[in-house]
Amino acid sequence: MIEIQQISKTYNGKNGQVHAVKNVSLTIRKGEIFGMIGYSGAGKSTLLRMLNGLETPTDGEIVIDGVSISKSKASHLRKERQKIGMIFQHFNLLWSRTVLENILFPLEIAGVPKKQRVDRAKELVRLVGLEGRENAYPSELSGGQKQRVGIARALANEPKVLLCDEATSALDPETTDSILSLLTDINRGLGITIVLITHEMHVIQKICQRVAVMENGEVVELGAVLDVFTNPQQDITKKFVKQIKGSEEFVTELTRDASSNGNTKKLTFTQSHVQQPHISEAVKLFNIEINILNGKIVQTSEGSYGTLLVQMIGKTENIENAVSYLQSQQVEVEVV
Ligand SMILES: Nc1ncnc2c1ncn2[C@@H]1O[C@H](COP(=O)(O)OP(=O)(O)OP(=O)(O)O)[C@@H](O)[C@H]1O
Repeated sequence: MIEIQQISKTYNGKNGQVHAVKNVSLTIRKGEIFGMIGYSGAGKSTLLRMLNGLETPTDGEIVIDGVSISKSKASHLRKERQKIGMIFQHFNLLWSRTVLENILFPLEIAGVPKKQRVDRAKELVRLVGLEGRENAYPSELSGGQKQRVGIARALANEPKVLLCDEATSALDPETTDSILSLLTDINRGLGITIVLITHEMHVIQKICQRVAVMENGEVVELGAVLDVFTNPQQDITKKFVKQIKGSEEFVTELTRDASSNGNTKKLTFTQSHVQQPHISEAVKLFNIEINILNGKIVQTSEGSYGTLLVQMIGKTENIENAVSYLQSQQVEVEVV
């Protein structure tokens, strides 16, 4: 669906050249929700802006649905851009226009006849859950409602791709969740491919199927969200995963206390295994006791995974058998 082929972008800044994006190659699949995460300055916005032709790459090519965005002529690009909607952290609404008028705007630009565009705008108001607020001005709306207008406006011309630039970064956690749910509904219901950039791992965790981690203009890690969460490779990825899993220091402290009694183990569960009662089975089968010292189960759009720090008490042989049993059930067991 989206082919990013050896894309680079270099700016001529005041203090010399800035290599904002360096030789990035990625394929984003049709219908997926793809996340790009990185700290400020990693090059996420530049990459996203190249996807809809707002920036031209210094090198490389971007092909969306078989059409080269990076090499299209201006007139052609304008048409292609209608297939790509975009939403922003600060909404970018027209403040002198009402909700309905904001949504009508891209339809006016696309030359859609009046009756048709009003019908379409009303349908979009319903889709994003803003019925009754059609005549409100942006200044009268909450942050979440403003982003709903942004989403409706971005969907007006029935795009195939929706780009989200830190779309929930200005919102509180509850509103963030409701906007992320709306994006998931749109992805599933309308089959729109979503590409989002963020510096918040819970956004990736909540709705993305795959993630690219960016650092210094490069993609340093790429994979299915569940794989990246359970087995992060790069230091930066480990830091992002920690945002979700909580403080390792706390676990370390608990481990130190517990390990004086021996037999402290870290159990890592992935996907469906989390739901199954492996621990109580191990207790029953091998006549041991298991104390849970610490743990966290995380839900992702692809399934759940989690880690439990446990202390196993019982005869050494029984503990060894219980460990083998857990391993045979695809639970990773690490001695700490
Ligand atoms: N128009 C520009 N001119 C010069 N340098 C730029 C320009 N736009 C971005 N940069 C630089 O390119 C690098 C990447 O910026 P970019 O905005 O893409 O990062 P980001 O990961 O999106 O971070 P943020 O979330 O802070 O925007 C930064 O060093 C930035 O200063």
